[in-house]
Amino acid sequence: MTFNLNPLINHGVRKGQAGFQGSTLKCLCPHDKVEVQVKGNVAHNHACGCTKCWKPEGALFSIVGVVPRDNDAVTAHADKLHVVDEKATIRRHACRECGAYMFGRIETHDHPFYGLDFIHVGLSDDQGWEEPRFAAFVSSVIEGGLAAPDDMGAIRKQLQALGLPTYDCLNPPLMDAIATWQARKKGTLKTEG
Ligand SMILES: N[C@@H](CCC(=O)N[C@@H](CSCO)C(=O)NCC(=O)O)C(=O)O
Ligand SMILES: [Zn+2]
Ligand SMILES: [Zn+2]
Repeated sequence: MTFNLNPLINHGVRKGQAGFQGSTLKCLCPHDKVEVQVKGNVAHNHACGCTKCWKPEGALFSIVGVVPRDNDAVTAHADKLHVVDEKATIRRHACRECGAYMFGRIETHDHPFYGLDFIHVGLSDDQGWEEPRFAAFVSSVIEGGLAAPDDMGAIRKQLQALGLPTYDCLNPPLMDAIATWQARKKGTLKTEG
């Protein structure tokens, strides 16, 4: 059985283009689209199975990455945006009409990822974006009611065959960055040697 992971990766992972300068994200409304202009490329792009990230209809995973918060701006129909869950760390701004999540912002200064916005490059027509490089929160597709526990082996295999290592949290570089931030805050950061 082949799973609908996400339309962006179902038929292979397309590599990004070096020097890609960013593009415009557009919501899925047939007209009066919400538009978000993004300067520069996305970073840490990944497939996310978590219950909070936006997934296209029928897909098991979101494709989500980050940009510095000053690099994205709503340029059309901002009035259609609302925050999906005010209590979530990532305040995801979605189009009220079509449901697409246009950007997610961390407003808590005291957070390891403060300063970054979460975006979905699948909402852009352009193809130069950094490719997804890993799959995070894979087990969450069970929590979200999207997959049966018995399907997880096959789902992980399909992701790995695409070259995406699978994790049930973020990938090691991001987990290390979070732990480093925590250690610095607690005063326990150990330096080399
Ligand atoms: N089991 C939970 C975990 C969700 C989770 O922690 N998601 C991460 C990554 S989202 C992008 O990769 C997170 O930082 N969430 C904070 C937030 O969503 O506000 C689940 O699946 O819901
Ligand atoms: Zn819309
Ligand atoms: Zn997520």
